[in-house]
Amino acid sequence: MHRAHPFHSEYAQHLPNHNLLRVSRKPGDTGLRGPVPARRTCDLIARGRAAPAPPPSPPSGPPAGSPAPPTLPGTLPLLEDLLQVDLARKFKSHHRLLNECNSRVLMVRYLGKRALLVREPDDVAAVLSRQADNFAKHPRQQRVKAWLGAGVATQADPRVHAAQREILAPAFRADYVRQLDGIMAAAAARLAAALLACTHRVAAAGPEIAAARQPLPSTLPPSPSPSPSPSPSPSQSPSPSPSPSPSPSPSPSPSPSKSKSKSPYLRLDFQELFKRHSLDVLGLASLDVDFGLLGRAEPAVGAAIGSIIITPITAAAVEAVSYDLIAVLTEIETAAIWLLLQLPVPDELLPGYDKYMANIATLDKLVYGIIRRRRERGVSDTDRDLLAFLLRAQGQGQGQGQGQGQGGDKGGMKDPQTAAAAALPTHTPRPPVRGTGSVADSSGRTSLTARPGRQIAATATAAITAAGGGSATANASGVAADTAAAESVVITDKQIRDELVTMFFGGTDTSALILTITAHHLAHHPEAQKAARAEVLEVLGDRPACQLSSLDLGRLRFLTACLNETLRLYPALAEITRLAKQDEILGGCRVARGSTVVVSLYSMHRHPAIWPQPDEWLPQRWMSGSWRHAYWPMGQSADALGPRQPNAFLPFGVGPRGCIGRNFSLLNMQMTMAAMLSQLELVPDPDAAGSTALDLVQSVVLRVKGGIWLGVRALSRG
Ligand code: HEM
Repeated sequence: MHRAHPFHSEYAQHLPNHNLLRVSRKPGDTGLRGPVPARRTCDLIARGRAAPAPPPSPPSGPPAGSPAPPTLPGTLPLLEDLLQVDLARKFKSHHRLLNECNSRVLMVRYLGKRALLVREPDDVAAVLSRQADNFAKHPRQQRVKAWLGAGVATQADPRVHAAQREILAPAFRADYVRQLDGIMAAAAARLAAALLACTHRVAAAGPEIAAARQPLPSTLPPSPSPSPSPSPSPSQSPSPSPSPSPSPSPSPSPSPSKSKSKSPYLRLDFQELFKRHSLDVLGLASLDVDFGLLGRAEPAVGAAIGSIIITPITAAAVEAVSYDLIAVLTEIETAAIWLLLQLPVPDELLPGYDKYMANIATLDKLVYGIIRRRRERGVSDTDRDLLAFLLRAQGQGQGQGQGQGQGGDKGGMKDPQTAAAAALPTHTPRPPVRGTGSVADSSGRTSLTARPGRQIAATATAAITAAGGGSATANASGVAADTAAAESVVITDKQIRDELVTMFFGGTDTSALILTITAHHLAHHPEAQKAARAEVLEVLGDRPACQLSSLDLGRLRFLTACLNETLRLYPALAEITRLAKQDEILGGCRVARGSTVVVSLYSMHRHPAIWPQPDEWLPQRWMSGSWRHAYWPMGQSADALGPRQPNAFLPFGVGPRGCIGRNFSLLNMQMTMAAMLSQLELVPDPDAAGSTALDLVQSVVLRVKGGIWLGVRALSRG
């Protein structure tokens, strides 16, 4: 019986592994519309046979006879396949085209650009993992360098990437992340308590609140004091200011009849709520700062209720800022989409570019301020946040930590071996480290003076070798510029900034999307919500949610199944783009060097030949064997609904660039949902017209257009 954790990507391997079902078609029918020239038809696909797995070490060129990938017929001049896709929802169009064409891979062409769509588990594994060295991170990421810099997610040089990853990875290891459970449980309990307090205020205010409903402003006024009273009264709430820009969601019209007939509820855009919560958690657990962003979330129940008031958690509050960090990040991402489109237009002429740069300057100021203050506070060997980790690696935190009995040189300069070893907490085995000298760097973009950084040579990464005489110099990005001679990562303040901003981006919208959509489905499937809650309450016993520990999470099987099912249907990174570094074979077709390859996780997760009822949210498909338990006795189980092929579930990617924050985000999502379910009931938006469809659009990460509005109310016991 399979005992793997249900979140493991490998889990799918252990589910009933029936033979791959293939969509039936007539012999010779490629599924492509219109006549397809024979030379364009993927021969193996046309005959309905699985293509052989690509060889482990591909030849330098495609073997003679490998066909070119199939393309769509009827292409228009210039526009080519452009009219076949919805640009805002490309991931959906690609999935539809792959289904319609019934081919294993498909080449789409827009305005002279070519992209090979890939979704078969074997091809996905080849691109992301098995032959990862032959598929580079797509250079389009360079276009957003001002934002993400040379953080681990955008680093194109595989050797520098490996070194960066090696420095960061221990902070994201499962055993290390598990120790953040107290922080995450406290943050989750804080969220639930804040919502509960709001629902009580709604109940106290009575039905008249319906008349005062207001939309959520896109940019909110600064939150009140960072240390609000634990039991706020309505008079403490700041009066909501009018929205300075159009609301992201339609304003609900008051419906007094509904508010009279139902018990009071709080109506919220959960996407916005969970975005704020996810960034708060990241701040608390990774930076030891409390952004207090929930304090700015405004429930759409009217002036009488005000913003969600939060109680502070024991972490340094960020100094008062006059802007809303979430709005700043959202605006950066919105402008970045234009840059990532790779249009042949100078950056400055793209929409929102000036604002993009101004917002990046604001973000930089905040992040450098956090780094500076953290250094001033000192970093001890036992501090577990990511920032402490990076500062220890830089070799500067130690000097500050003297007062805490950790030793360290007065000037913050250490020999590199000590500096790198110091990055690891004391209980972790210390890897051997080779130093290559120190390089000073200053980003020049902030008033901060960057202190001398350290080059921490990769420790166990064979790819990073001492380049004889190749002296790496730090460029503006803080990473060794000479990639050929790159032998080390320079841990400068700029590099720390880049890694932190990368985490802000990678760790917020992704987790928020999964939490939001899971809440949506639980609200619309009351029986599933009941089952998940019963499980949570049994695991908690008489403990409050803030005492949930990582040890409890293995018992939250149904809740985990719900999150898994959301991760399957809505992988936050719906598509992953790579560039073929050499001629390759994928899906039995030849792929020329320099081709763009788009791995569609979205399409693999909804592959009709792999997943029964592929578009349905059915958490029970994750409950096989011993996982089936009393809370969900009804319906079909994994035996009927599980995947028909192994490795078809990869929401966090796989291989050397797979998600580094997976353990972090899983812990956070489980803690958050458990705390919410233990005290609150989720109900469909009582003001919605009854439609449950989610309009997902492709930002950098998927997002639901207009947000997800749901009702929430205090759980009535008994
Ligand atoms: C539900 C939550 C999440 C999902 C679905 C998700 C998904 C992914 C995927 C698919 C990749 C691979 C991208 C590629 O191959 O190019 C990735 C990479 C990454 N993720 Fe996540 N992620 C999540 C949460 C997080 C969190 C919480 C963090 C940070 C705290 C994070 C940080 C990163 C970073 C830094 C990378 C780049 C890794 C590298 O290139 O080495 N992610 N994520």
